[in-house]
Amino acid sequence: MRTALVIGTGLIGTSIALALTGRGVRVYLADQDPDQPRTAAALGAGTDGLPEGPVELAVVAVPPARIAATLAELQRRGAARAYVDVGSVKGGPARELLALGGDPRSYLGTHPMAGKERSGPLAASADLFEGRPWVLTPTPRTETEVLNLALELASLCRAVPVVMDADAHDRAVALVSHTPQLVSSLVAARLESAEETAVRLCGQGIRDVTRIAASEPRMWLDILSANPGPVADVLSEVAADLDETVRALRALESADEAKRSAGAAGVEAVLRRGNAGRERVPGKHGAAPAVYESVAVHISDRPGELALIFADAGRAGVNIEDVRIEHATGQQAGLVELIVVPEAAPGLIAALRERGWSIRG
Ligand SMILES: NC(=O)c1ccc[n+]([C@@H]2O[C@H](COP(=O)([O-])OP(=O)(O)OC[C@H]3O[C@@H](n4cnc5c(N)ncnc54)[C@H](O)[C@@H]3O)[C@@H](O)[C@H]2O)c1
Ligand SMILES: O=C(O)C(=O)C[C@]1(C(=O)O)C=C[C@@H](O)C=C1
Repeated sequence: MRTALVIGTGLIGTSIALALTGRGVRVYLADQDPDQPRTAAALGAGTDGLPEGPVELAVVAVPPARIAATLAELQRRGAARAYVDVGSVKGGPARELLALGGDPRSYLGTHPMAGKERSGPLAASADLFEGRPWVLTPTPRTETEVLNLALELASLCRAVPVVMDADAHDRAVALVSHTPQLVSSLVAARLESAEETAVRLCGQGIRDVTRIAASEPRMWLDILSANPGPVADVLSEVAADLDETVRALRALESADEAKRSAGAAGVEAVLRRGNAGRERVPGKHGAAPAVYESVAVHISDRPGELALIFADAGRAGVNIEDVRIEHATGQQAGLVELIVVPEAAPGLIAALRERGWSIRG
């Protein structure tokens, strides 16, 4: 990739621009607030202002409610060969873009799973995405070149591409990002009118749990407004657990020995379930499992070919951890290596063969 345009030069846009500029890409910076790209340019993220002609990749890093309109406008102007956004919610903005008459072939919805509780270009860093998952949500209409540019973007930012269906992504982030944000805010909100004598005692535990409660409310209202159903589903499960935990604690106050021991069992159960859940949180992506398997599929150089493979892998219920693409120069064919956990490989091979793909080896 030689040229890129970043629209929305806040925390995420500027971090992407810094990474791309650092790897030799010529990056142009734009934002509705002229101070932001000026600051980003001063940090070394690229050139403040629009390019004269189309760039290879336009990266839209504006709040979720503004994504579809910004993309549609860029596409209408022919600003780039390919367009991606990096918003925290994927299903709604993609549907909105279609409703606005946008072109689904040159667009790919993406989401880097890294961020901070701070906003704006001054919080940005070039290494923000290193080793972190970067979700790509291609559809059968996504052109191969567009997908390749998005893969190159993730790779230039040293992130690990993960291919998912947009709505499945939204359900997943409701669990691992959006509900945790609300729970952190709810815990921190208890401190708002707490006695100073209590607040003075804050230790590392509450600091860990409430770091993200410092996040920008307008941005999060935007994110939650774009994914309310899945977040409400997870939060109502948390609410049921909370009710049960309150009951267990009340039982612990009882004079009755049997009730106290039932209460202790209830409290212990929730703490143990917490241990089990916490154990499943990976370190930086790629730390576990240590070994992956590669499934190599022959592809022809037709538009949408890669997206079709990803869709077929998705239908087989297989999570693609990484992708490598080899294109033989001058040939109309190539090889795509899908990197998956070892248990998933046999099922993936069978499902792809059934759908007519040719597998190497
Ligand atoms: N903050 C995170 O942790 C995080 C992580 C991954 C993805 N995201 C997503 O990245 C996107 C940007 O988030 P951020 O944290 O960088 O926010 P930010 O507030 O730091 O930056 C957003 C920028 O977009 C600009 N903007 C708003 N509307 C615009 C428009 N219509 N046209 C041009 N510029 C516009 C704002 O002026 C601001 O500079 C959001 O979609 C968010 O969901 C955020
Ligand atoms: O680390 C943080 O501060 C974040 O909140 C980052 C985080 C997350 O939940 O992990 C927040 C929202 C984004 O869409 C992606 C990443």
